[in-house]
Amino acid sequence: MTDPAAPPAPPGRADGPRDRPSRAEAEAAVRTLIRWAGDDPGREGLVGTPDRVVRAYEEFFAGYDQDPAEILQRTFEETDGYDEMVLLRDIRLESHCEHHMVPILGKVHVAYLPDRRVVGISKLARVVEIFARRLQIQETLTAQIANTLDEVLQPKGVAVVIEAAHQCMTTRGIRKPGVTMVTSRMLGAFRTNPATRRELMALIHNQHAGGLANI
Ligand SMILES: Nc1nc2c(ncn2[C@@H]2O[C@H](COP(=O)(O)OP(=O)(O)OP(=O)(O)O)[C@@H](O)[C@H]2O)c(=O)[nH]1
Ligand SMILES: [Zn+2]
Repeated sequence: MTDPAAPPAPPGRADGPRDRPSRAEAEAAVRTLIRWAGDDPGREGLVGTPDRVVRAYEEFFAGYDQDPAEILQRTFEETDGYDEMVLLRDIRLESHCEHHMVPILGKVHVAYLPDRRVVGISKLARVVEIFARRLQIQETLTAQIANTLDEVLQPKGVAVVIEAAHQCMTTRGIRKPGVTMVTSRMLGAFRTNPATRRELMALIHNQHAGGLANI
């Protein structure tokens, strides 16, 4: 039961901000932005736009309503001694920057060193998706994915590497197309063992395996 006197939950929590406006208020805000841009929200081509934008926002920001820790609850015991790195490479990243609310597009690489328990690989991509579907900066996104995997799976190590282009830098402002930002968070053996970290980087950048992408 929610305490009505409690302060609003901080953004980024699974239960999301509690003072969320109504759908009608969100649509009115879009109409205001259309007028701000210099157009008429009443003209035929724009009449349905506030509804479309709000539905698009429901997709872009669906991550506020989802709990990444819950996604990782189902794990499997690996009984034959697999104790090498598991790497999920080239997970498509679609997020939005918290400063300009425009797309951040790129790739996420997630690796962990299992400690007897393994997790379904789709769950790694689901955790990426939940944090990406919130307003983000890349550093926070990288850390949140790594910290969640570390806390819930308690593996011997976790690594998250993100390479992404920020449309706030490519389509506006300084306008530098082609620039990408690279961030990483290394925990456990990935942080303490340089050989493990080198192996990860070699696997991420192994071009031969990249040819499998269309299988
Ligand atoms: N560190 C970091 N910076 C980001 C990220 N996404 C966007 N930014 C930057 O956030 C900064 C916001 O700077 P401000 O000066 O407040 O905003 P602005 O006036 O629109 O700045 P310009 O983008 O330089 O035009 C910009 O430098 C962006 O490039 C991110 O994921 N991480
Ligand atoms: Zn931005």
